[in-house]
Amino acid sequence: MAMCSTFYPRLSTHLNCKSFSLFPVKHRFLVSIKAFSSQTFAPKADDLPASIGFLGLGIMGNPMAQNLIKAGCDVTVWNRTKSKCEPLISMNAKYKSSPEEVAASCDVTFAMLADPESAADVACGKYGAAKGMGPGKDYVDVSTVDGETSKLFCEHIRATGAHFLEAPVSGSKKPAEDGQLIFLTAGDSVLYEKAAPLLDIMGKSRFYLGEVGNGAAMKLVVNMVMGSMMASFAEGLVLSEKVGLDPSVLVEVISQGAISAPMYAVKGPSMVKSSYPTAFPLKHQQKDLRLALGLAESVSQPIPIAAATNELYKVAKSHGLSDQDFSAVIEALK
Ligand SMILES: NC(=O)C1=CN([C@@H]2O[C@H](COP(=O)(O)OP(=O)(O)OC[C@H]3O[C@@H](n4cnc5c(N)ncnc54)[C@H](OP(=O)(O)O)[C@@H]3O)[C@@H](O)[C@H]2O)C=CC1
Ligand SMILES: O=CCCC(=O)O
Repeated sequence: MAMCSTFYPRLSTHLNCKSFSLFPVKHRFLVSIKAFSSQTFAPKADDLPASIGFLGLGIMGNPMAQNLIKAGCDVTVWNRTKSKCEPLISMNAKYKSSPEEVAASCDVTFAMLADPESAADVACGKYGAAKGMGPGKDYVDVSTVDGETSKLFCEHIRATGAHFLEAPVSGSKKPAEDGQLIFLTAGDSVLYEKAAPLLDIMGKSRFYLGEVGNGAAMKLVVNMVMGSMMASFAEGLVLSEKVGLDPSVLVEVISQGAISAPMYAVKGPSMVKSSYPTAFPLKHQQKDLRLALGLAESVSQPIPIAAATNELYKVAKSHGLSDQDFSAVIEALK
């Protein structure tokens, strides 16, 4: 499909229609791309829900919520560490002191949490969003979790009479800042349509993949591939240097050939300098590999490359690199 680049966020797509199904696959899906959408971007105020909640203001949640505010949305925020709400409050966001209160005061609530455990606590815990949900309300979880966890959220949220959409994102810090994320959604199709104007503020394309669990699975497969690509690239850089080559030249050679990838072009130069400014924390990449291994286990699919890659990220974590960018995995090889 050659369409969505995380690292070249403004790369245009080759698709020329708004919404269609592709080749026959087990699950038919829809894709909608901002650049070709019949709706003009910058949605009209009437298209937007009256009030939007945002839970989890880390590397991703913060710029995503900022983009909603910049687009004129009425946003209410919560984050475990309150200080991360300050930039949003200074942009006129409202603040509530629990996920429950945010959900109770908003039409639609987005959640962008670190992992299945934190996302579960925020959605279904003691002061979790589900406590504030009810008929007419919507919950959109954009965190990267496994499908089973997502199904659990769905049950909890639906039990209150509210609607649930799973919508993890491809794309990192810069695409989040630029409103160029790729949403991998599944769940309530009416909510998908209703949330579309908001997803289009934060992203450049959105896929609707059917039943809850499919968005999570797609996200985990993508990140499994990405984690292995990065580990293999790191091995190449280290080996090239060991045999007396200039790793910067390797980056250039790769950039001109069939295995070129925006990720290598963006991360390579800083990896050569042993610098890993965090866009995607290494601990989250290892979490995604762990969850992808669970997904593969559930269908007895061997994924030996991902299994070995996961071990390497675990070594990197044991060297204290959890909060560095995932490209710091190269340090585990040195
Ligand atoms: N960074 C990236 O490039 C991308 C990340 N993702 C995924 O998005 C999600 C968020 O990533 P990112 O923003 O980078 O991560 P961060 O680590 O920057 O942010 C994590 C967020 O989760 C909150 N959190 C963590 N533990 C708890 C807890 N026990 N209870 C309540 N809140 C908690 C943090 O709160 P606090 O501030 O208090 O720590 C913070 O708001 C992850 O699932 C990640 O895999 C998806 C695409 C790209
Ligand atoms: O989950 C993180 C993905 C990062 C990216 O797509 O660049």
